[in-house]
Amino acid sequence: MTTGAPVEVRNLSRRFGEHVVIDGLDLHIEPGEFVALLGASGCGKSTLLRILADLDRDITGDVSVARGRAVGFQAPRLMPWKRVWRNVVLGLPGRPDRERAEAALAEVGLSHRVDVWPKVLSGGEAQRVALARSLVREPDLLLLDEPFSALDALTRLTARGLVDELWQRHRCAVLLVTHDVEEALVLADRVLVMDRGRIAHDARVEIDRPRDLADPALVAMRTDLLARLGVDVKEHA
Ligand SMILES: Nc1ncnc2c1ncn2[C@@H]1O[C@H](COP(=O)(O)OP(=O)(O)OP(=O)(O)O)[C@@H](O)[C@H]1O
Repeated sequence: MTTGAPVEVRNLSRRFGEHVVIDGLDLHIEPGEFVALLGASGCGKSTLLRILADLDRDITGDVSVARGRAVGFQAPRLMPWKRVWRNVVLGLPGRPDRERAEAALAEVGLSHRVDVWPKVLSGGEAQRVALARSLVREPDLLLLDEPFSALDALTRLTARGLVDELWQRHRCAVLLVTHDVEEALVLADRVLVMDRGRIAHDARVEIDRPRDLADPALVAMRTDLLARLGVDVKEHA
């Protein structure tokens, strides 16, 4: 199936034995669109991302994904025996291009970390190196599986701001899996909720950026999304 959209999924199913995790799921993502995916733990978000990343082909249904895609996971997975800049261009065809790595590292604010070993990086820095590694591939689609979840609250806010900034500049399509409703509402054009193996809810966030979480329209969306996720909103007010 070729449609030109970064993601076009129809009637996708994935089961593990008797356990049907994805059950006739449809998903369309436009070029340059930022989509956040929420859902209860174990509902199949990571499974969907792995399928879109072509790491899992044991499926039924139609899946079409942009050829230029990059994947960022919760753990950055840097090679400890390669310096930071070599990690950034690892796997690209041709000779390792230091200049390209330096440019990508500058974009994520890590010009001073070009030559260090991954082990000296903080968690937030490692995550930014992983982001640089994704960007250097100039992807049409960036798949992010809870990239900020292991970071402390402050670093998380900085990383979130950086993703926002990079997305505004590069305008690749993004599918971000997150547990954080506010993160989804600050960053995304559309927020999806996955339930029982499908996209159960698809909400467009028609609010200008940068977004203020105190904006009444965002507060209302937050309340609605939390309710859909089964969270008691009064307890989280
Ligand atoms: N390789 C596997 N073998 C068997 N079951 C699996 C496998 N991978 C995932 N599952 C099951 O599929 C379901 C969905 O898992 P998945 O990791 O996609 O959920 P998730 O929504 O990403 O969860 P979380 O938010 O907790 O990360 C779970 O019940 C999980 O146990």
